[in-house]
Amino acid sequence: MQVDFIDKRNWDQFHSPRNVLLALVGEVGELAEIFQWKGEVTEGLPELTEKERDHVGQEMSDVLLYLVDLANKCHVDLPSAVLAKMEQNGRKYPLDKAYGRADKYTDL
Ligand SMILES: Nc1ccn([C@H]2C[C@H](O)[C@@H](COP(=O)(O)OP(=O)(O)OP(=O)(O)O)O2)c(=O)n1
Repeated sequence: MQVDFIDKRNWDQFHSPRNVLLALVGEVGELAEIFQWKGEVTEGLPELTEKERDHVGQEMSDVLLYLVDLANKCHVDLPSAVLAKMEQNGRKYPLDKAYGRADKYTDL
């Protein structure tokens, strides 16, 4: 879908890995900006307005779209990489050591 969007606009020439990474970081910044100076917010974001919550979804979408684009440009199979990473996380943070603790695995 994103590949088709880019192809139809003849934008592939601009979407080098570096450029897409910079675009991704920019969108993460835009997402962070919504939370900026607000103080702590809780699950479901009841402290934000409806418009702000909608904006959060939009910026998250931009981040995801650029991340998927970046994975393609880097020839990373993202679904496989995510599954492998989750397995690695499970090994680094075994239940018996990590349960109820937020410490880094090196400090468990
Ligand atoms: N060269 C580009 C420009 C845009 N997009 C797509 C990916 C993002 O989903 C979205 C980003 O568009 P904008 O740069 O206009 O950013 P915003 O949508 O965040 O707009 P604004 O900066 O006004 O909030 O469009 C893209 O793939 N390649």
